[in-house]
Amino acid sequence: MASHTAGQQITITSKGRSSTLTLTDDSLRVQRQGEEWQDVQVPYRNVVWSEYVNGSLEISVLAKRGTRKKATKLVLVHLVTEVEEAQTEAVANFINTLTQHSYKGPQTPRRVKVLVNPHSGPGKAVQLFKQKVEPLFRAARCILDVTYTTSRGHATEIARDMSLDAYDAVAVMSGDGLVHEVLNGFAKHKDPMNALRIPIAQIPAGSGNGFSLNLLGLEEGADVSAAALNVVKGRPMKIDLFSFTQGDTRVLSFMSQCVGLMAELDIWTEHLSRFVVGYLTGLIRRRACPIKIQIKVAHLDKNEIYKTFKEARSRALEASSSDTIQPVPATEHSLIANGGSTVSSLPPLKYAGVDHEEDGWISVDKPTLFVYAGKGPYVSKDLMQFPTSLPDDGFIDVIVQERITRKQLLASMDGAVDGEHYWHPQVSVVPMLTRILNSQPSNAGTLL
Ligand SMILES: Nc1ncnc2c1ncn2[C@@H]1O[C@H](COP(=O)(O)OP(=O)(O)OP(=O)(O)O)[C@@H](O)[C@H]1O
Repeated sequence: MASHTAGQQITITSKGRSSTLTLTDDSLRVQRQGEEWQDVQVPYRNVVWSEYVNGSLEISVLAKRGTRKKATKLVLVHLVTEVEEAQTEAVANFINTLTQHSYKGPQTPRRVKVLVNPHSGPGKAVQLFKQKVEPLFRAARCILDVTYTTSRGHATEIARDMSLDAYDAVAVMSGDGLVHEVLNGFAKHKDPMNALRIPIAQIPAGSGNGFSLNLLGLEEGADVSAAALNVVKGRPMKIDLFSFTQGDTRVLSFMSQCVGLMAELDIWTEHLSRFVVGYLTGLIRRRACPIKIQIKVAHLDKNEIYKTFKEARSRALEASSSDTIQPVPATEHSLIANGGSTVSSLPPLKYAGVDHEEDGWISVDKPTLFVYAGKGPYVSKDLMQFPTSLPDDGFIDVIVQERITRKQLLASMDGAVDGEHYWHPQVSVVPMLTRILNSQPSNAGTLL
């Protein structure tokens, strides 16, 4: 039975129970009688789907239960109610307006290739996928193609052979290792540059999940439901990749590369606090790594770098709230003619194999504890190693850590959890171009 429709509010009564739906400036509120979720209010971004068909109104939202810290995980809630004939038009109009707010345009279900690594991190990926992620994808009417990876390299093969027209996104339910595999699979694709244009989103199931933290922040980046919502509604963004060779093998990397102490730290502390234990052990050993490196610094002034970062961040926030989704522009230089059709190839390594100083390149020949290069602020939740890193400025933020005293080393990482170490006088986390000319055989690189 219709009771009233007042602008952005509608009340529907069905089987003696009423539901009132309200559109506020930035959220949808649903108040219902006799239901478990009696009063739900979510930002429009968290409206997964809304639809009115065959006399039934269906809205799926991601809502938070309670306000206590432990109770703030997002939960998928379905709001379903029958609508009587007399209200048909009012409900259809309401849903139309809601869709405009929540999707900023038509609701278009995405075609998603999903890769789930059953063995990533604590081993809960399959369970979480079935309980939280798949229901959300289904609610958003996504067209799914799910593969549970069976071995190391499986995701690389799938990405290498992927049909590029078949998917709008690849969702990687795993840690950073599987994202790395997908990227390197795309690099081996017969049309690599176009393969690399397919958006990749991580759903955090690994131990570090740095990529997800960098995309969505500390809270949402650790929440599988928020990350799944990003697959459903996120906007594609460009991220720089870097590339190097190991022997004859060319590798793409998307987050961080390290030689020396930090590389060992990752091995030692795989299942502990990734950072603290390993760093302290390395600090006691203070072993210099044999490395020959040349760098070309882009910016040195920390205040300037920070200002550039803040400006880029506010531009990105503004763009993300705008109504249009900008397509990722074609990378023209990578396109080559091939028998009448156009395919792409990876661009050649730009700074490979040069071993002399020229055009601003300088050699670092002091004993070096580690070289740590990265894209994106977080390496893991307890280490914001590159706090002013920008996703697509064409540079890698690099720390070349000389062999200073243990006391200085300890001080230089003070505040690294939230990036405060950036301001320490001993620390220079600066954007630069880097070429590692050689290092120990175990982690030899030719170029970043
Ligand atoms: N079925 C499988 N059995 C064994 N290894 C697998 C399987 N599927 C994928 N892998 C491998 O597991 C590796 C590690 O996985 P992943 O990075 O996802 O988790 P993690 O190491 O726990 O997370 P993080 O990298 O965030 O710390 C991947 O590089 C991949 O090659």
